[in-house]
Amino acid sequence: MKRIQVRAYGKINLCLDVLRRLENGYHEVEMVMQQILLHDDVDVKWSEGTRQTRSEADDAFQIEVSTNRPYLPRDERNLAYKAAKQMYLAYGAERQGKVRIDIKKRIPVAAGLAGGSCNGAAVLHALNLLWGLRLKLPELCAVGAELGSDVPFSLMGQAKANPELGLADEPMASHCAIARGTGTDLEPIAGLKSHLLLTKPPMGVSTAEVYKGLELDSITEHPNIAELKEALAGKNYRKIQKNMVNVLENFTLTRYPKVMYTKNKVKRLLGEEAVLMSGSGPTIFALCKTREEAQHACEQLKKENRETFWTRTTY
Ligand SMILES: C[C@](O)(CO)[C@H](O)COP(=O)(O)OP(=O)(O)OC[C@H]1O[C@@H](n2ccc(N)nc2=O)[C@H](O)[C@@H]1O
Ligand SMILES: Nc1ncnc2c1ncn2[C@@H]1O[C@H](COP(=O)(O)OP(=O)(O)OP(=O)(O)O)[C@@H](O)[C@H]1O
Repeated sequence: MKRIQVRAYGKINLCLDVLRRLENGYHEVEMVMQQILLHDDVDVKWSEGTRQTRSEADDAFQIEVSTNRPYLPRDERNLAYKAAKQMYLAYGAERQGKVRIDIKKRIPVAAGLAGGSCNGAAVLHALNLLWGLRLKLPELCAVGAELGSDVPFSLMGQAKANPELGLADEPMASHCAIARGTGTDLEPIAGLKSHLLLTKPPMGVSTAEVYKGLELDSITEHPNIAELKEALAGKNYRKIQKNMVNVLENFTLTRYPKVMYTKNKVKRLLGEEAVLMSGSGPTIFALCKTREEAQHACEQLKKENRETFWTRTTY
């Protein structure tokens, strides 16, 4: 039996713009994704099986998933399961044996923090290593893009932050990226060094519902991605904050008043500028100047939202 543990980090979107609706129902986006230290632990074991007869071949490759969240599916609906299946189909033909995946979750579920995507990405990295495939990031990202729009970014961030994967020096490995297309065309850029407060109101939000419900014509404020990229490289916090715009707020904050309430509450605690919803929500994050500031706000907000965390970006 071979085994590896991958730290599956979450992400925040420092900005998110939707450019247009595509014919397949997806949306062309332009956004900056930043990896955060809050992570799940994904433990992957591979037990090689013995050669079976042709009639037994259907059962010759098995996947088992467990998590510490009893309400999460453990079958093919789990992104970690899907990732193992996808890797088997792409690169595992003829392999016989069992993939056992144990996930210790800390990242809130359906929160806009790529909690599922990063579990899927971790399994792709793990099997790449356990099967000795030696795939580079672009090849892994091609498999990841089939699983979900946030998976390729999770792969590049994990490559940087899990040096034992042996991919940290690849050009695509990065804690931060501009994502274009449907979110899978990635350009590594200089990231943000900041303490963070994260707070998730007690509901899950469906990404599909948010994109579908967004009225593109009524959006008035857009981020300037080029300016944000420059500001990140120059550590110009004023310009970073100015471009912290997420157009998906137009839907989620109106549809879910509790998310609007939470955003306003965080602003009152930590100031107007550096507060934003991540992804399709409902998690609200704020940049904090110090760890103490993030910790203090966390204590206050935990009374209202149980899933409140202080953390920082990875860098
Ligand atoms: C909101 C973000 O998390 C920001 O990083 C991503 O854009 C969404 O990433 P994700 O949850 O991995 O998304 P997927 O699992 O690929 O898609 C979920 C659903 O979101 C919608 N979707 C997603 C990405 C995209 N560019 N346009 C879309 O319209 C589609 O309806 C899709 O069925
Ligand atoms: N391993 C997993 N961890 C968390 N959720 C999972 C997992 N596998 C499947 N899911 C399902 O995926 C759905 C979305 O959860 P997830 O945590 O990925 O959302 P999210 O943080 O909004 O992700 P994103 O930011 O990529 O849109 C949930 O309904 C959950 O049941």
